[in-house]
Amino acid sequence: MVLALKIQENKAAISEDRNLRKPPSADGSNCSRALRNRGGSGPGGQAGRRPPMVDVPRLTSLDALIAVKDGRVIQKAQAVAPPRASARGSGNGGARSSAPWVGLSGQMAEPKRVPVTVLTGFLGSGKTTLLNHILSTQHGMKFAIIENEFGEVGVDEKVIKEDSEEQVIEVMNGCICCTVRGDLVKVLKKLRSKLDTFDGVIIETTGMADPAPVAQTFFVDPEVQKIYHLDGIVTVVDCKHVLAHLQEEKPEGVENETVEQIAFADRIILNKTDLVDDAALEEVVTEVQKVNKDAELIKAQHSKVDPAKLLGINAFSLDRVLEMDPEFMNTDGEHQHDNSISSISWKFEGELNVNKMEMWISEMLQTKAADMFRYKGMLAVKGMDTKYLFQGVHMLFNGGFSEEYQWKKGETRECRFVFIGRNLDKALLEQKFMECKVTSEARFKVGDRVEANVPGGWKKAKIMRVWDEGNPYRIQLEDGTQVWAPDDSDNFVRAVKGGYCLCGAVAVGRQRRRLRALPFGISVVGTGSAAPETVVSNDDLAEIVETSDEWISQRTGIRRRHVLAPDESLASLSTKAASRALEAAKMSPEDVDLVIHATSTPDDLFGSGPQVASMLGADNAVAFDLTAACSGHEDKVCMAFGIDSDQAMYCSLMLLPLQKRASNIMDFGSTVKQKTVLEKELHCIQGHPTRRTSDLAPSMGSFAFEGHQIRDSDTSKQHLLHL
Ligand SMILES: Nc1nc2c(ncn2[C@@H]2O[C@H](COP(=O)(O)OP(=O)(O)OP(=O)(O)O)[C@@H](O)[C@H]2O)c(=O)[nH]1
Repeated sequence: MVLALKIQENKAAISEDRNLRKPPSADGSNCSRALRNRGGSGPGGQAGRRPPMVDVPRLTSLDALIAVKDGRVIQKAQAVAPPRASARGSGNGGARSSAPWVGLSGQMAEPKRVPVTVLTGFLGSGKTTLLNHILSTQHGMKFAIIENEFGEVGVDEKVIKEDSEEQVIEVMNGCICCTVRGDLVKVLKKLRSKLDTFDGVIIETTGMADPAPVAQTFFVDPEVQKIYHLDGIVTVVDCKHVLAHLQEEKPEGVENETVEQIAFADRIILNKTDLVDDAALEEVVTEVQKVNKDAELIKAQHSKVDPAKLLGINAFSLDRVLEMDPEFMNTDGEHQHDNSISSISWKFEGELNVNKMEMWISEMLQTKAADMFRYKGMLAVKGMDTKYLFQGVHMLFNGGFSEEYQWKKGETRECRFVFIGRNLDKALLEQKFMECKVTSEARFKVGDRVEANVPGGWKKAKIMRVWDEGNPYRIQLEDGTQVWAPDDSDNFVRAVKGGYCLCGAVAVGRQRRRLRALPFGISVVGTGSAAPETVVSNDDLAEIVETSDEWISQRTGIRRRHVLAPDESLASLSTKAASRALEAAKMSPEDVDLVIHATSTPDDLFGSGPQVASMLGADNAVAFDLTAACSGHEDKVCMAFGIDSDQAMYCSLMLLPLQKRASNIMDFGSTVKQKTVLEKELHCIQGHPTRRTSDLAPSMGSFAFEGHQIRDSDTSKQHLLHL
């Protein structure tokens, strides 16, 4: 019963205060108490130590609203305003530790409570840049940083200068003004145990945050209020984009964050003045002052502002805020964000190709820049020890490797990325982002001959380095020029259309079927064949020897045979077939890398491969013979692919002249009857102007092959063995 009554009292106090429109001005009494409290560690106070926290209830109009301890109202509403500016500047405490912020502005602030600065401003305006500037400025102070990001994955926490590790950094993901506002109180309380280790707290809000609820936190929670005081709200404005955001029409009941951020500011940094001309800057000043005429405006580039102008200024004025927003203290008040604006973020362990990502972003911005409020990432780029920081605001984006951000030994390389914008297509963005991840080995290795797509068309080149300066390849053109390939794709670098020339043996029936089942990545791109024009039929033979077409064909199936002319050879026939295969593949002989001439009937004992290569004009090719009777064909295919797979990379054309049956001599020489035929045929041949058995005239078949990325040599070989 008693408790209920007390609560009612408290509620009454709240409603009483809600009716307040403008609390009376400060009477100064609090200020003098504040100065007294600092006495022990004022000028001449002990350096390096914070003054002891004196638990003296300090009542403001707001204290009175919530001053309930252990369920007991200890103060009813009193219209006592917080200390005003008049209380400031009454002397420097001397030593840095004598009072928070002293040493920055030279002004005295609240002695026993830790000052808090809320750093706000729309997405991409330059808040983190400012924070880093503050942290890297020599002022001898230490801060607890509360970093708040919209999405689940944060980037800013990674961007805060690494040399500022002595700072206490707390990260809150979610919107600080709504979803994680309760967490802010928890974080602030948690920091209590470390109060001695820092001189102030800086809260960087998300660019979508309304600073009012954040500021409210310092007046509605008694414990927080006892430890901290809100020193000021600093709003960073992006001069390039602020007008568009100020003028944006929002749906009914939805607040315009940019307006809120400017309205509640105690200091407004007009940042990015380098991106606007004088007239535009003038317009920005006019429009900003329409929203907030009280806050001091500071023009800046890259947020370079003297920290003394921003910290320890004791500038937050509850009077002004309540005058502007009588509902400021209404903790039940809901504010509504624009639901069409959302955030999407990812992180993955691994590395990406940053060129690919930049190309994708550039392309996307052609149509979506207006809706892309903010995108940023901290990326592990393949082949780089330095972290890559990527930043974008609408159409403007940049990124680079910074010596400041190194991957430390043992640190997990990961990529994190955030998009904030209107009507985001989350699935598409994620898909595109993930496509930038490097998931496979480079297709080429150092020394491989390739073709590079450079201005002027495809040029012959050689791989000099793999994953060099964040690029898949460094390539040297034939004229000595070196270029980088931004992506490991056929759009930029492809295999030389060179390959193997395989000559000889038989490719009929079963073997042809097997050829269709070539290993992954290899395809026949051209075939060619050739046969001597001179034809000797069985009837022709019958005129020379005692035989007949019926007799021969019944026993051998042969009705006619092609015979080489005196000026022809196996090599010339192979060359003819090979040229036709190249023609079909639209390749030139210089593109051929290797000629394997496989036949059991070479022009001479030592083979004709080099001769074929020479006659073909395959001047870049190595050539040799592979002689294994009629199975030479299979061997040469295996050999070619085997070489290929051993090299782990193959992207070229393979030219494969195949010899049809050289004659039936070898195939049918074992039976008596056939021996008779053989003898007759031999006799016939011997009577023919050509002199050698090889002149029996094979017809030639040629296949041109093109292959890509045969990596797994075992698998390739298995395939090949089945050929
Ligand atoms: N041209 C130019 N670029 C700036 C300036 N200040 C900051 N930037 C760039 O603007 C981008 C955004 O800066 P941040 O400091 O990350 O902005 P932010 O307000 O922290 O962004 P959010 O955390 O997403 O809200 C970065 O690429 C900065 O380098 C400036 O004065 N001029």
